[in-house]
This record gives sequence, structure tokens and C-alpha cells, in this order.
Amino acid sequence: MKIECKNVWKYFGQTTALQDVSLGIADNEFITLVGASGCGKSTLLRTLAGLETHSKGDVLVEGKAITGPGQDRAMVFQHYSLYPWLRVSENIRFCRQLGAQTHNRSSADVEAASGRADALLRLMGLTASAQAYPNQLSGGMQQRVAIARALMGKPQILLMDEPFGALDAQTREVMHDLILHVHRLERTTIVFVTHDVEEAIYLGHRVVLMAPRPGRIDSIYDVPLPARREQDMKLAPEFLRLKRQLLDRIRETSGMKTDLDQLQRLTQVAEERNPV
Ligand SMILES: Nc1ncnc2c1ncn2[C@@H]1O[C@H](COP(=O)(O)OP(=O)(O)OP(=O)(O)O)[C@@H](O)[C@H]1O
Repeated sequence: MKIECKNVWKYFGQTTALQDVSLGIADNEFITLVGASGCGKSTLLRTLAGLETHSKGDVLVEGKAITGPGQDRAMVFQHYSLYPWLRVSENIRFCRQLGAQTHNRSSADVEAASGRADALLRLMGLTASAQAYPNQLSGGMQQRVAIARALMGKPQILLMDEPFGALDAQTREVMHDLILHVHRLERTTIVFVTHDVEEAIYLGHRVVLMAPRPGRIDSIYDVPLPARREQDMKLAPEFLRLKRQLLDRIRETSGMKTDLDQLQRLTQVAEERNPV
């Protein structure tokens, strides 16, 4: 297993953000995490990134306990977190240049990093925008820069927290196919948090559904689609069936279903009392 969570608990004061989470993620797997607000998706991701310490249990990458952030893992957030005063190409190179200064790397290392930055600019379709500043780019383009920057250090694991949450529907579709392409080419293991069930199914090999209060894994679904995804698959019966199943389960686990049933009952009672 590339990543293993064994009986992981996380408390924030009285809040149990993660309750006994156990999950194994294989090398090169693409895992998506969905679930109602507050079910612990971001906490789990941040724990994998080493940005959050867990209260109990084991979090392992290739059998070794995570003790903090590392070069083997990179994170992409919903907000682009680019340096506004640096051009696109400088944003992508920034971390490596810093590494070269602080660790006395040779100029050959810096040269290699430069080659990688150019390759990533091409891969992400950013070559023509290399000299632009972030505020001159659309949201989708800025997120491409953020992904390229995350890939710069050749991480084995990419952790993505609602990276396309702020983008419009058409740009999201383009980004979906782009990230699948990156996944195939770079052979990274990806853990991807989203609120969007369709996105979770389209991207994931497996969808992990989490539930709130306390935050926990409710169920895990294999995605019954071919490895190579195409937009048309979103209309396939097996896609729609899984989408329905996930949406129903999210409603049930978040308490929304009970609220809706109650509303329906109250409306019925009101109608019986005051027939039109
Ligand atoms: N730093 C923190 N301090 C206190 N409580 C926190 C902190 N971070 C998260 N929590 C709580 O832990 C629980 C899980 O939060 P988390 O952000 O991981 O959920 P989520 O599924 O990512 O939610 P959303 O989909 O709304 O982003 C929530 O009840 C949240 O309020």
C-alpha cells in the first residue's frame, strides 16, 4: 500500500473530526473523498499532508509514519495560492529555487529543475502564459499553475482539496480531463476531496463516502467505469446509478433526508387541515 490509515482518530476539543478511520490506498490509485460538510474530508487530507497531527492511530506512507510535510507529498488547494508578484514560470520554479539556495544544490540541479518547469508548462498548456502574472489569468489557468507548481518536486502523492470548487462547469470539465492526463503521465497517487458527486465518480477509481458528527468513513464504492474516462461516460447507466446511490447516502448520513421527510409530513398535515 502507498498510503495506510489505521484506526485514525482526530479530536478538535470536543469535536471528533475523524472517528476510527481505516483506509488503504494503492500506488497510482486515484481516490476521491465525498460527503456532507464537516465530515472530516479536509482533516483527513491535511493529516495525510502532515499539516495536521492525528490524535490516535497510524498514518503511513510506504510503511513509514508521517511526521510532517514531505517532498513525497504535495497539496493543491481550492484557492490558487500563487505569488502575485511572480510570473507564471517563476511561480512554478519558486520552490525548487528556494531548495537550491537552502541546500546548496549544484547548478546542474537548478538546470534540471528548469527543464522540468518547462515540461510542466507544456503539460499544463501554459507555455504561452509563462511570462504572465497570475492576475492576468483566468481561474482555470491559475489553477493549472498551482498544479504545475505542486508537481515540480515530483511528488509521489498529490493531495487535492476541492481544487476545482471555484471554477465554472465548462472549465471544470477541461480540468478533469487534464488531471486524469497528469495522473496517467506522472503516475502519482491522488487523493482528491470534493463536494461534487459527479466529479468524484468521473475522476476516482474508488469513491470514499464520509459522514459527519462524528467524521468517519461511511462506505467505499468501486467506480464501474473503464480506466480511461471520457465525458460521455457521465450518461452511462452505471454512472447515473452510482450517482443516485451516493447522493441518497449523503442525504441520509447528513440528516438532510430526515429534514426533507419531516417537511413533507408537515406539508401533508397542513394540507389535510386546510384542504384547498
Ligand atoms: N482547526 C479546527 N479547529 C476546530 N474544529 C475544527 C478544525 N478543523 C476542522 N474542525 C471541525 O472538524 C470537523 C471536520 O471538519 P473538516 O473541515 O475536516 O470537514 P470537511 O468534510 O472538509 O468539511 P467541508 O466540506 O465543509 O469543507 C468539523 O466539525 C469542523 O468544524
